[in-house]
Amino acid sequence: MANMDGAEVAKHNSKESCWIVLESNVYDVTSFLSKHPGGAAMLLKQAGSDATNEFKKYHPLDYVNHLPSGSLLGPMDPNTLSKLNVQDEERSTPPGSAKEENKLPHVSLCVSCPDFEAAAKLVLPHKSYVYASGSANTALSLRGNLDDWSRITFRPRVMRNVGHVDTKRSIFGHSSQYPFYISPMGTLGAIHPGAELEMVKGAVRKGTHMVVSTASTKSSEQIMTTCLSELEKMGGRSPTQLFYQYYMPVDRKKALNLMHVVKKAGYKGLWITVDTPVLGKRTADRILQAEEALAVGLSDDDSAETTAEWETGDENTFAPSMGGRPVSGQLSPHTTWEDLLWIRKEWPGPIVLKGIQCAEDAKLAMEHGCDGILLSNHGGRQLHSAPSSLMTLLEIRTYCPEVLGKIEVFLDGGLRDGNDVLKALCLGATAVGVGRPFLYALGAYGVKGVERCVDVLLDELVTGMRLLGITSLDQCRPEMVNASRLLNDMYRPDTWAKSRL
Ligand code: HEM
Ligand SMILES: Cc1cc2nc3c(=O)[nH]c(=O)nc-3n(C[C@H](O)[C@H](O)[C@H](O)COP(=O)(O)O)c2cc1C
Repeated sequence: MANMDGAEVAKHNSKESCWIVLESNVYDVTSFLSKHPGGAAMLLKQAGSDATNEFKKYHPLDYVNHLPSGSLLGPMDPNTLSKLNVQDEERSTPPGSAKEENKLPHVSLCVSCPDFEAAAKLVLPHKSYVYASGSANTALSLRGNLDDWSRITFRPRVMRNVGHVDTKRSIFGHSSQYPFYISPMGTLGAIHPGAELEMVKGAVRKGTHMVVSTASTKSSEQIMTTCLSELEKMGGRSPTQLFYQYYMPVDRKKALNLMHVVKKAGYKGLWITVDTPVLGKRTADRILQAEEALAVGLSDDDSAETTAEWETGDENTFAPSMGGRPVSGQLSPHTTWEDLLWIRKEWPGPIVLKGIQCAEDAKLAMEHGCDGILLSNHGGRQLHSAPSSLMTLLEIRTYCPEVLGKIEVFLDGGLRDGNDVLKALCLGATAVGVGRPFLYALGAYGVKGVERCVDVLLDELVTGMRLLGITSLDQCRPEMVNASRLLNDMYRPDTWAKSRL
Protein backbone atom coordinates (compact mmCIF):
# COMPACT_ATOMS: atom_id res chain seq x y z
CA MET A 1 0.00 0.00 0.00
CA ALA A 2 1.30 3.43 -0.93
CA ASN A 3 1.85 6.02 1.77
CA MET A 4 -1.05 8.44 2.08
CA ASP A 5 -0.48 12.16 1.75
CA GLY A 6 -1.78 14.35 4.61
CA ALA A 7 -3.13 16.98 2.23
CA GLU A 8 -5.21 14.33 0.44
CA VAL A 9 -6.51 12.87 3.73
CA ALA A 10 -7.49 16.35 4.91
CA LYS A 11 -9.84 16.76 1.93
CA HIS A 12 -12.02 13.82 3.06
CA ASN A 13 -13.78 15.70 5.79
CA SER A 14 -17.49 15.29 5.13
CA LYS A 15 -20.22 12.71 5.51
CA GLU A 16 -19.92 12.00 1.79
CA SER A 17 -16.28 10.98 2.28
CA CYS A 18 -14.84 10.69 5.76
CA TRP A 19 -11.25 9.54 6.35
CA ILE A 20 -9.48 9.43 9.69
CA VAL A 21 -5.99 8.52 10.88
CA LEU A 22 -5.59 6.00 13.68
CA GLU A 23 -2.13 4.97 14.87
CA SER A 24 -0.46 6.16 11.63
CA ASN A 25 -2.93 4.36 9.35
CA VAL A 26 -5.60 6.01 7.23
CA TYR A 27 -9.14 4.60 7.30
CA ASP A 28 -12.17 5.39 5.19
CA VAL A 29 -15.02 5.37 7.74
CA THR A 30 -17.72 6.81 5.45
CA SER A 31 -19.88 3.68 5.36
CA PHE A 32 -19.34 3.17 9.12
CA LEU A 33 -20.64 6.63 10.08
CA SER A 34 -24.25 5.56 10.45
CA LYS A 35 -23.25 2.34 12.25
CA HIS A 36 -20.97 3.85 14.89
CA PRO A 37 -22.68 3.23 18.26
CA GLY A 38 -21.12 6.45 19.59
CA GLY A 39 -22.78 8.45 16.78
CA ALA A 40 -21.69 9.75 13.39
CA ALA A 41 -20.87 13.20 14.74
CA MET A 42 -18.01 11.83 16.89
CA LEU A 43 -16.31 10.54 13.77
CA LEU A 44 -17.15 13.47 11.52
CA LYS A 45 -15.59 15.82 14.00
CA GLN A 46 -12.31 13.95 13.44
CA ALA A 47 -12.67 13.80 9.64
CA GLY A 48 -9.43 14.41 7.76
CA SER A 49 -7.40 14.43 10.99
CA ASP A 50 -5.46 12.17 13.35
CA ALA A 51 -8.19 10.76 15.62
CA THR A 52 -5.87 8.51 17.64
CA ASN A 53 -5.94 10.45 20.91
CA GLU A 54 -9.70 10.89 20.92
CA PHE A 55 -10.19 7.25 19.88
CA LYS A 56 -8.02 5.98 22.73
CA LYS A 57 -10.16 7.81 25.26
CA TYR A 58 -13.07 5.55 24.43
CA HIS A 59 -11.76 2.33 22.90
CA PRO A 60 -9.01 -0.25 23.01
CA LEU A 61 -6.94 0.02 19.82
CA ASP A 62 -8.08 -3.35 18.49
CA TYR A 63 -11.53 -1.84 17.86
CA VAL A 64 -10.23 -0.83 14.41
CA ASN A 65 -10.36 -4.51 13.43
CA HIS A 66 -14.11 -4.26 13.49
CA LEU A 67 -14.35 -1.69 10.74
CA PRO A 68 -15.77 -3.14 7.52
CA SER A 69 -13.11 -4.84 5.39
CA GLY A 70 -11.52 -2.48 2.88
CA SER A 71 -11.64 0.47 5.30
CA LEU A 72 -7.86 0.56 5.67
CA LEU A 73 -6.51 2.79 2.89
CA GLY A 74 -2.83 2.65 3.82
CA PRO A 75 -0.13 4.05 6.11
CA MET A 76 0.24 7.79 6.64
CA ASP A 77 3.24 9.44 5.04
CA PRO A 78 4.96 10.70 8.21
CA ASN A 79 6.43 13.69 6.35
CA THR A 80 2.98 15.05 5.56
CA LEU A 81 1.41 14.83 9.02
CA SER A 82 1.38 18.62 9.30
CA LYS A 83 -1.04 18.84 6.37
CA LEU A 84 -3.79 16.98 8.23
CA ASN A 85 -6.69 18.89 9.66
CA VAL A 86 -6.16 19.74 13.31
CA GLN A 87 -9.01 19.32 15.76
CA ASP A 88 -9.37 21.53 18.79
CA GLU A 89 -8.59 19.60 21.94
CA GLU A 90 -11.77 19.07 23.94
CA ARG A 91 -12.00 22.08 26.20
CA SER A 92 -12.68 22.10 29.89
CA THR A 93 -15.58 23.84 31.50
CA PRO A 94 -15.39 26.76 32.06
CA PRO A 95 -13.51 26.99 28.77
CA GLY A 96 -9.92 26.19 29.23
CA SER A 97 -9.11 27.96 32.45
CA ALA A 98 -8.27 25.58 35.28
CA LYS A 99 -5.61 23.34 33.82
CA GLU A 100 -3.76 26.06 31.99
CA GLU A 101 -3.64 28.40 34.95
CA ASN A 102 -3.06 25.54 37.32
CA LYS A 103 -6.17 26.32 39.29
CA LEU A 104 -7.07 22.76 40.16
CA PRO A 105 -7.33 22.84 43.95
CA HIS A 106 -4.79 20.72 45.79
CA VAL A 107 -6.24 17.29 46.46
CA SER A 108 -6.05 17.92 50.23
CA LEU A 109 -8.65 20.64 49.75
CA CYS A 110 -11.18 17.96 48.83
CA VAL A 111 -12.65 17.31 52.25
CA SER A 112 -16.04 16.00 51.22
CA CYS A 113 -17.41 14.18 48.18
CA PRO A 114 -18.96 17.19 46.40
CA ASP A 115 -15.47 18.80 46.30
CA PHE A 116 -14.35 16.13 43.83
CA GLU A 117 -17.17 17.01 41.47
CA ALA A 118 -16.28 20.70 41.62
CA ALA A 119 -12.63 19.89 40.85
CA ALA A 120 -13.47 17.47 38.04
CA LYS A 121 -15.75 20.04 36.46
CA LEU A 122 -12.75 22.35 36.12
CA VAL A 123 -10.62 19.89 34.19
CA LEU A 124 -12.83 17.35 32.45
CA PRO A 125 -13.76 17.91 28.83
CA HIS A 126 -17.32 19.19 28.75
CA LYS A 127 -18.48 16.04 26.99
CA SER A 128 -16.99 13.78 29.68
CA TYR A 129 -18.59 15.82 32.43
CA VAL A 130 -21.95 15.56 30.70
CA TYR A 131 -21.52 11.79 30.41
CA ALA A 132 -20.69 11.42 34.10
CA SER A 133 -23.18 13.82 35.61
CA GLY A 134 -26.01 13.01 33.25
CA SER A 135 -29.28 11.46 34.36
CA ALA A 136 -32.63 10.43 32.95
CA ASN A 137 -35.35 12.80 31.77
CA THR A 138 -35.86 15.74 34.16
CA ALA A 139 -33.35 14.33 36.70
CA LEU A 140 -36.11 13.46 39.15
CA SER A 141 -34.63 10.05 39.95
CA LEU A 142 -31.19 11.56 40.51
CA ARG A 143 -32.58 14.28 42.80
CA GLY A 144 -34.52 11.67 44.78
CA ASN A 145 -31.31 9.68 45.26
CA LEU A 146 -29.49 12.69 46.63
CA ASP A 147 -32.36 14.04 48.74
CA ASP A 148 -33.63 10.89 50.41
CA TRP A 149 -30.46 10.46 52.47
CA SER A 150 -31.21 13.75 54.18
CA ARG A 151 -34.74 12.65 55.05
CA ILE A 152 -33.32 10.15 57.53
CA THR A 153 -31.83 11.36 60.79
CA PHE A 154 -29.89 9.52 63.49
CA ARG A 155 -30.98 8.66 67.03
CA PRO A 156 -27.59 8.71 68.74
CA ARG A 157 -26.66 7.17 72.08
CA VAL A 158 -24.11 8.86 74.31
CA MET A 159 -21.49 7.83 76.88
CA ARG A 160 -20.66 4.55 75.17
CA ASN A 161 -16.84 4.49 75.17
CA VAL A 162 -16.17 5.03 71.50
CA GLY A 163 -12.39 5.24 71.84
CA HIS A 164 -11.79 2.59 69.18
CA VAL A 165 -14.00 1.85 66.21
CA ASP A 166 -13.91 -1.01 63.75
CA THR A 167 -15.26 -0.33 60.24
CA LYS A 168 -14.70 -3.83 58.82
CA ARG A 169 -17.32 -5.44 56.57
CA SER A 170 -17.38 -8.52 54.35
CA ILE A 171 -18.85 -8.94 50.90
CA PHE A 172 -19.40 -12.64 50.24
CA GLY A 173 -16.73 -13.53 52.76
CA HIS A 174 -14.20 -10.99 51.47
CA SER A 175 -13.48 -8.68 54.34
CA SER A 176 -12.17 -5.14 53.99
CA GLN A 177 -11.87 -2.03 56.14
CA TYR A 178 -14.87 -0.53 54.40
CA PRO A 179 -18.62 -1.11 54.16
CA PHE A 180 -18.50 0.59 50.73
CA TYR A 181 -17.09 -0.37 47.33
CA ILE A 182 -16.49 1.39 44.01
CA SER A 183 -19.53 1.06 41.75
CA PRO A 184 -19.18 -0.13 38.15
CA MET A 185 -19.00 2.74 35.68
CA GLY A 186 -18.41 2.34 31.95
CA THR A 187 -16.07 4.20 29.60
CA LEU A 188 -13.70 5.59 32.22
CA GLY A 189 -11.30 6.34 29.35
CA ALA A 190 -13.39 9.44 28.78
CA ILE A 191 -12.62 10.53 32.34
CA HIS A 192 -8.90 9.72 32.69
CA PRO A 193 -6.37 8.34 30.21
CA GLY A 194 -5.54 5.49 32.63
CA ALA A 195 -9.28 4.67 32.80
CA GLU A 196 -10.19 1.61 34.92
CA LEU A 197 -6.51 0.72 35.44
CA GLU A 198 -5.97 3.93 37.34
CA MET A 199 -9.17 3.39 39.34
CA VAL A 200 -8.22 -0.14 40.28
CA LYS A 201 -4.76 0.99 41.45
CA GLY A 202 -6.42 3.44 43.81
CA ALA A 203 -8.77 0.71 45.04
CA VAL A 204 -5.91 -1.71 45.75
CA ARG A 205 -3.75 0.88 47.48
CA LYS A 206 -6.60 1.61 49.88
CA GLY A 207 -7.94 -1.96 50.07
CA THR A 208 -11.45 -1.26 48.81
CA HIS A 209 -13.39 -3.72 46.69
CA MET A 210 -14.49 -2.66 43.22
CA VAL A 211 -17.10 -3.79 40.71
CA VAL A 212 -15.85 -3.59 37.12
CA SER A 213 -18.24 -2.59 34.33
CA THR A 214 -18.85 -4.63 31.17
CA ALA A 215 -18.64 -1.31 29.31
CA SER A 216 -15.14 -0.54 30.61
CA THR A 217 -12.64 1.11 28.29
CA LYS A 218 -10.03 -1.49 29.24
CA SER A 219 -10.63 -5.22 28.92
CA SER A 220 -11.65 -7.28 31.95
CA GLU A 221 -8.34 -9.18 31.69
CA GLN A 222 -6.24 -6.00 31.62
CA ILE A 223 -8.05 -4.67 34.67
CA MET A 224 -7.53 -7.91 36.57
CA THR A 225 -3.85 -8.05 35.59
CA THR A 226 -3.32 -4.50 36.85
CA CYS A 227 -5.13 -5.38 40.06
CA LEU A 228 -2.98 -8.45 40.63
CA SER A 229 0.28 -6.65 39.97
CA GLU A 230 -0.73 -3.80 42.27
CA LEU A 231 -1.69 -6.34 44.94
CA GLU A 232 1.73 -7.90 44.59
CA LYS A 233 3.37 -4.54 45.06
CA MET A 234 1.38 -4.17 48.27
CA GLY A 235 2.92 -7.44 49.47
CA GLY A 236 -0.39 -9.00 50.47
CA ARG A 237 -1.44 -6.04 52.60
CA SER A 238 -4.47 -5.17 50.48
CA PRO A 239 -7.67 -7.24 50.66
CA THR A 240 -9.13 -5.77 47.43
CA GLN A 241 -11.28 -8.11 45.34
CA LEU A 242 -12.83 -7.42 41.96
CA PHE A 243 -16.41 -8.32 41.07
CA TYR A 244 -17.82 -8.07 37.56
CA GLN A 245 -20.88 -6.13 36.41
CA TYR A 246 -22.52 -8.12 33.66
CA TYR A 247 -24.61 -6.68 30.83
CA MET A 248 -26.00 -9.82 29.26
CA PRO A 249 -25.47 -9.87 25.49
CA VAL A 250 -28.48 -10.80 23.37
CA ASP A 251 -26.64 -13.69 21.74
CA ARG A 252 -26.44 -16.64 24.16
CA LYS A 253 -23.09 -17.82 22.80
CA LYS A 254 -21.57 -14.41 23.39
CA ALA A 255 -23.17 -14.21 26.81
CA LEU A 256 -21.51 -17.50 27.74
CA ASN A 257 -18.23 -16.52 26.20
CA LEU A 258 -18.09 -13.31 28.20
CA MET A 259 -18.93 -15.16 31.39
CA HIS A 260 -16.13 -17.65 30.77
CA VAL A 261 -13.62 -14.87 30.14
CA VAL A 262 -14.61 -13.18 33.37
CA LYS A 263 -14.55 -16.43 35.35
CA LYS A 264 -11.11 -17.31 33.99
CA ALA A 265 -9.80 -13.86 34.86
CA GLY A 266 -10.73 -14.52 38.50
CA TYR A 267 -13.58 -12.10 39.25
CA LYS A 268 -15.25 -13.03 42.52
CA GLY A 269 -18.91 -12.40 41.72
CA LEU A 270 -21.31 -11.47 38.96
CA TRP A 271 -23.35 -8.30 39.41
CA ILE A 272 -26.03 -8.68 36.71
CA THR A 273 -27.52 -5.32 35.77
CA VAL A 274 -31.27 -5.74 35.42
CA ASP A 275 -32.47 -2.13 35.30
CA THR A 276 -31.24 -1.54 31.75
CA PRO A 277 -33.26 -3.54 29.20
CA VAL A 278 -32.85 -0.41 27.09
CA LEU A 279 -30.89 2.74 27.72
CA GLY A 280 -32.74 5.43 29.69
CA LYS A 281 -33.30 8.84 28.17
CA ARG A 282 -30.05 10.67 28.97
CA THR A 283 -31.24 14.19 28.35
CA ALA A 284 -27.91 16.06 28.49
CA ASP A 285 -26.26 13.49 26.20
CA ARG A 286 -29.07 13.94 23.69
CA ILE A 287 -28.58 17.68 23.62
CA LEU A 288 -24.85 17.28 23.16
CA GLN A 289 -25.31 14.73 20.38
CA ALA A 290 -27.71 17.04 18.59
CA GLU A 291 -25.32 19.98 18.99
CA GLU A 292 -22.43 17.94 17.64
CA ALA A 293 -24.47 16.68 14.73
CA LEU A 294 -25.49 20.20 13.81
CA ALA A 295 -21.90 21.42 14.15
CA VAL A 296 -20.67 18.93 11.55
CA GLY A 297 -23.59 19.55 9.23
CA LEU A 298 -25.71 16.48 9.97
CA SER A 299 -29.44 17.03 9.90
CA ASP A 300 -31.70 16.20 12.86
CA ASP A 301 -32.86 13.13 10.98
CA ASP A 302 -29.33 11.79 10.52
CA SER A 303 -28.55 12.07 14.21
CA ALA A 304 -31.87 10.60 15.31
CA GLU A 305 -31.21 7.57 13.14
CA THR A 306 -27.78 6.98 14.61
CA THR A 307 -28.95 7.29 18.17
CA ALA A 308 -31.90 5.00 17.66
CA GLU A 309 -29.74 2.31 16.10
CA TRP A 310 -27.43 1.85 19.06
CA GLU A 311 -30.03 2.37 21.73
CA THR A 312 -32.52 -0.21 20.54
CA GLY A 313 -29.84 -2.86 20.81
CA ASP A 314 -30.65 -6.01 18.99
CA GLU A 315 -31.15 -4.23 15.67
CA ASN A 316 -27.47 -3.42 15.70
CA THR A 317 -25.76 -6.12 13.69
CA PHE A 318 -22.39 -4.51 14.24
CA ALA A 319 -22.23 -4.52 18.01
CA PRO A 320 -22.33 -8.29 18.61
CA SER A 321 -19.03 -8.66 16.78
CA MET A 322 -17.04 -6.60 19.26
CA GLY A 323 -14.45 -9.10 20.44
CA GLY A 324 -16.68 -10.84 23.01
CA ARG A 325 -17.02 -7.55 24.88
CA PRO A 326 -20.62 -6.40 24.95
CA VAL A 327 -21.20 -2.83 23.89
CA SER A 328 -24.05 -0.39 24.39
CA GLY A 329 -25.80 -1.93 21.38
CA GLN A 330 -25.96 -5.26 23.12
CA LEU A 331 -28.22 -4.39 26.01
CA SER A 332 -30.77 -7.18 25.97
CA PRO A 333 -34.42 -6.21 26.35
CA HIS A 334 -35.35 -9.92 26.29
CA THR A 335 -33.91 -11.05 29.65
CA THR A 336 -36.35 -12.82 32.01
CA TRP A 337 -36.15 -14.57 35.38
CA GLU A 338 -35.72 -17.89 33.54
CA ASP A 339 -32.31 -16.73 32.33
CA LEU A 340 -31.07 -17.03 35.90
CA LEU A 341 -31.32 -20.81 35.56
CA TRP A 342 -28.66 -21.13 32.87
CA ILE A 343 -26.56 -18.36 34.35
CA ARG A 344 -26.54 -20.23 37.64
CA LYS A 345 -25.32 -23.37 35.85
CA GLU A 346 -22.45 -21.47 34.23
CA TRP A 347 -21.43 -19.19 37.08
CA PRO A 348 -20.38 -20.99 40.25
CA GLY A 349 -19.73 -17.87 42.35
CA PRO A 350 -22.04 -15.33 43.95
CA ILE A 351 -24.71 -13.70 41.78
CA VAL A 352 -26.13 -10.26 42.59
CA LEU A 353 -29.01 -8.62 40.72
CA LYS A 354 -28.13 -4.96 40.24
CA GLY A 355 -31.08 -2.62 39.91
CA ILE A 356 -33.81 -4.10 42.13
CA GLN A 357 -36.43 -1.37 42.72
CA CYS A 358 -39.33 -2.93 44.63
CA ALA A 359 -40.02 -5.46 47.37
CA GLU A 360 -41.64 -8.00 45.02
CA ASP A 361 -38.50 -8.29 42.88
CA ALA A 362 -36.29 -8.51 45.96
CA LYS A 363 -38.32 -11.52 47.03
CA LEU A 364 -38.22 -13.05 43.56
CA ALA A 365 -34.44 -12.68 43.44
CA MET A 366 -34.15 -14.54 46.73
CA GLU A 367 -36.51 -17.27 45.52
CA HIS A 368 -34.45 -17.66 42.34
CA GLY A 369 -31.36 -18.41 44.38
CA CYS A 370 -29.51 -15.12 43.97
CA ASP A 371 -26.85 -14.55 46.58
CA GLY A 372 -27.44 -10.85 46.75
CA ILE A 373 -29.39 -7.89 45.44
CA LEU A 374 -28.28 -4.35 44.76
CA LEU A 375 -31.03 -1.82 45.30
CA SER A 376 -30.29 0.79 42.68
CA ASN A 377 -31.80 2.97 40.00
CA HIS A 378 -28.49 3.20 38.14
CA GLY A 379 -27.60 6.56 39.62
CA GLY A 380 -30.85 8.06 38.29
CA ARG A 381 -29.80 7.32 34.72
CA GLN A 382 -32.51 4.84 33.75
CA LEU A 383 -36.21 5.02 34.64
CA HIS A 384 -37.71 8.48 35.12
CA SER A 385 -39.29 8.80 38.60
CA ALA A 386 -37.63 5.69 39.94
CA PRO A 387 -37.55 5.11 43.71
CA SER A 388 -34.33 5.82 45.60
CA SER A 389 -32.56 2.72 46.88
CA LEU A 390 -33.36 3.82 50.45
CA MET A 391 -37.06 3.80 49.63
CA THR A 392 -36.73 0.30 48.19
CA LEU A 393 -34.89 -0.80 51.33
CA LEU A 394 -37.78 0.48 53.46
CA GLU A 395 -40.22 -1.45 51.28
CA ILE A 396 -38.21 -4.61 51.78
CA ARG A 397 -38.09 -4.07 55.52
CA THR A 398 -41.86 -3.66 55.53
CA TYR A 399 -43.10 -6.28 53.05
CA CYS A 400 -40.44 -9.00 52.92
CA PRO A 401 -38.02 -8.51 55.84
CA GLU A 402 -36.94 -12.16 55.55
CA VAL A 403 -34.82 -11.15 52.53
CA LEU A 404 -32.51 -9.10 54.76
CA GLY A 405 -31.27 -12.02 56.81
CA LYS A 406 -31.10 -14.44 53.95
CA ILE A 407 -29.11 -12.78 51.14
CA GLU A 408 -26.65 -9.90 50.98
CA VAL A 409 -28.34 -6.57 50.29
CA PHE A 410 -26.42 -3.69 48.73
CA LEU A 411 -27.52 -0.14 47.95
CA ASP A 412 -26.23 2.58 45.69
CA GLY A 413 -27.25 5.99 44.40
CA GLY A 414 -26.55 9.45 45.78
CA LEU A 415 -24.26 8.39 48.63
CA ARG A 416 -22.04 11.39 49.23
CA ASP A 417 -21.04 11.07 52.88
CA GLY A 418 -19.77 8.34 55.19
CA ASN A 419 -22.84 8.99 57.33
CA ASP A 420 -25.08 7.94 54.43
CA VAL A 421 -23.26 4.61 54.49
CA LEU A 422 -24.02 4.33 58.18
CA LYS A 423 -27.74 5.02 57.63
CA ALA A 424 -27.95 2.24 55.04
CA LEU A 425 -26.23 -0.21 57.36
CA CYS A 426 -28.53 0.67 60.27
CA LEU A 427 -31.46 -0.24 58.03
CA GLY A 428 -29.97 -3.63 57.21
CA ALA A 429 -27.72 -3.16 54.16
CA THR A 430 -24.63 -5.35 53.90
CA ALA A 431 -22.57 -2.67 52.12
CA VAL A 432 -23.06 0.20 49.68
CA GLY A 433 -21.72 1.23 46.30
CA VAL A 434 -20.36 4.70 45.57
CA GLY A 435 -20.22 5.82 41.94
CA ARG A 436 -19.74 9.40 40.76
CA PRO A 437 -17.59 10.64 43.68
CA PHE A 438 -14.91 8.11 42.69
CA LEU A 439 -15.30 8.95 39.03
CA TYR A 440 -14.84 12.68 39.66
CA ALA A 441 -11.91 12.01 42.00
CA LEU A 442 -10.27 9.93 39.26
CA GLY A 443 -10.94 12.57 36.62
CA ALA A 444 -9.44 15.40 38.66
CA TYR A 445 -6.55 13.71 40.44
CA GLY A 446 -6.04 10.17 39.08
CA VAL A 447 -5.01 7.50 41.61
CA LYS A 448 -4.38 10.11 44.29
CA GLY A 449 -7.98 11.28 43.98
CA VAL A 450 -9.38 7.78 44.28
CA GLU A 451 -7.34 7.22 47.43
CA ARG A 452 -8.40 10.57 48.85
CA CYS A 453 -12.06 9.80 48.21
CA VAL A 454 -11.76 6.58 50.21
CA ASP A 455 -10.13 8.53 53.05
CA VAL A 456 -12.86 11.17 53.06
CA LEU A 457 -15.65 8.59 53.25
CA LEU A 458 -13.84 6.57 55.91
CA ASP A 459 -13.17 9.60 58.06
CA GLU A 460 -16.84 10.60 57.93
CA LEU A 461 -17.89 7.05 58.71
CA VAL A 462 -15.59 6.73 61.73
CA THR A 463 -16.67 10.08 63.16
CA GLY A 464 -20.31 9.20 62.47
CA MET A 465 -20.01 5.88 64.29
CA ARG A 466 -18.45 7.51 67.34
CA LEU A 467 -21.05 10.25 67.51
CA LEU A 468 -23.79 7.68 67.06
CA GLY A 469 -22.40 5.68 69.96
CA ILE A 470 -21.19 2.48 68.25
CA THR A 471 -17.76 0.91 67.90
CA SER A 472 -18.43 -1.78 65.31
CA LEU A 473 -20.71 -1.98 62.29
CA ASP A 474 -22.32 -5.11 63.76
CA GLN A 475 -23.90 -2.78 66.32
CA CYS A 476 -25.88 -0.92 63.63
CA ARG A 477 -29.61 -1.19 64.38
CA PRO A 478 -32.75 0.21 62.74
CA GLU A 479 -33.71 2.05 65.91
CA MET A 480 -30.57 4.17 65.49
CA VAL A 481 -32.23 6.08 62.67
CA ASN A 482 -35.50 7.94 62.30
CA ALA A 483 -36.88 7.06 58.87
CA SER A 484 -40.45 8.22 59.56
CA ARG A 485 -40.42 10.95 56.93
CA LEU A 486 -39.45 8.53 54.20
CA LEU A 487 -41.83 5.88 55.51
CA ASN A 488 -44.67 8.34 55.10
CA ASP A 489 -44.02 8.34 51.37
CA MET A 490 -43.57 4.60 51.03
CA TYR A 491 -45.79 2.58 48.72
CA ARG A 492 -48.76 1.03 50.56
CA PRO A 493 -50.76 -1.62 48.70
CA ASP A 494 -53.78 -1.28 50.99
CA THR A 495 -54.24 2.43 50.45
CA TRP A 496 -53.81 1.93 46.77
CA ALA A 497 -56.34 -0.94 46.64
CA LYS A 498 -58.96 1.07 48.57
CA SER A 499 -58.52 4.06 46.34
CA ARG A 500 -59.44 1.92 43.36
CA LEU A 501 -62.77 0.86 44.89
C1 HEM B 1 -13.03 4.14 13.79
C2 HEM B 1 -13.24 3.09 14.49
C3 HEM B 1 -14.23 3.01 15.63
C4 HEM B 1 -14.91 1.91 15.97
C5 HEM B 1 -14.81 0.55 15.30
C6 HEM B 1 -15.77 2.26 17.07
C7 HEM B 1 -16.63 1.40 17.71
C8 HEM B 1 -17.48 1.73 18.74
C9 HEM B 1 -18.34 0.82 19.45
C10 HEM B 1 -18.48 -0.64 19.19
C11 HEM B 1 -19.00 1.52 20.41
C12 HEM B 1 -20.02 0.98 21.41
C13 HEM B 1 -19.67 1.22 22.84
C14 HEM B 1 -18.30 0.76 23.37
O1 HEM B 1 -17.79 -0.32 23.04
O2 HEM B 1 -17.72 1.48 24.21
C15 HEM B 1 -18.58 2.88 20.29
C16 HEM B 1 -19.04 3.89 21.11
C17 HEM B 1 -18.45 5.11 21.18
N1 HEM B 1 -17.40 5.57 20.42
FE1 HEM B 1 -16.47 4.58 18.88
N2 HEM B 1 -15.58 3.56 17.40
C18 HEM B 1 -14.64 4.08 16.54
C19 HEM B 1 -14.12 5.36 16.56
C20 HEM B 1 -14.37 6.30 17.51
C21 HEM B 1 -13.73 7.59 17.61
C22 HEM B 1 -12.65 8.12 16.68
C23 HEM B 1 -14.28 8.22 18.69
C24 HEM B 1 -13.99 9.58 19.28
C25 HEM B 1 -13.64 10.58 18.60
C26 HEM B 1 -15.28 7.34 19.26
C27 HEM B 1 -16.07 7.62 20.35
C28 HEM B 1 -17.08 6.84 20.84
C29 HEM B 1 -18.01 7.21 21.91
C30 HEM B 1 -18.03 8.53 22.68
C31 HEM B 1 -18.85 6.12 22.11
C32 HEM B 1 -20.01 6.06 23.11
C33 HEM B 1 -19.54 5.44 24.40
C34 HEM B 1 -20.72 5.15 25.34
O3 HEM B 1 -21.74 5.83 25.30
O4 HEM B 1 -20.57 4.20 26.15
N3 HEM B 1 -15.30 6.18 18.52
N4 HEM B 1 -17.65 2.99 19.29
C1 LIG C 1 -20.79 7.59 34.30
C2 LIG C 1 -21.51 6.39 34.83
C3 LIG C 1 -21.41 5.18 34.15
C4 LIG C 1 -22.07 4.06 34.63
N1 LIG C 1 -21.91 2.88 33.97
C5 LIG C 1 -22.52 1.77 34.46
C6 LIG C 1 -22.32 0.51 33.83
O1 LIG C 1 -21.58 0.38 32.87
N2 LIG C 1 -22.98 -0.55 34.34
C7 LIG C 1 -23.80 -0.46 35.43
O2 LIG C 1 -24.38 -1.44 35.86
N3 LIG C 1 -23.98 0.72 36.07
C8 LIG C 1 -23.36 1.83 35.61
N4 LIG C 1 -23.53 3.02 36.26
C9 LIG C 1 -24.33 3.08 37.50
C10 LIG C 1 -23.45 2.85 38.74
O3 LIG C 1 -23.00 1.53 38.81
C11 LIG C 1 -24.21 3.13 40.03
O4 LIG C 1 -25.40 2.40 40.04
C12 LIG C 1 -24.51 4.63 40.25
O5 LIG C 1 -23.50 5.43 39.70
C13 LIG C 1 -24.64 4.93 41.72
O6 LIG C 1 -25.01 6.26 41.89
P1 LIG C 1 -24.00 7.46 42.29
O7 LIG C 1 -23.21 7.74 41.05
O8 LIG C 1 -24.92 8.54 42.66
O9 LIG C 1 -23.12 6.97 43.41
C14 LIG C 1 -22.88 4.16 35.79
C15 LIG C 1 -22.98 5.39 36.46
C16 LIG C 1 -22.30 6.49 36.00
C17 LIG C 1 -22.40 7.78 36.75
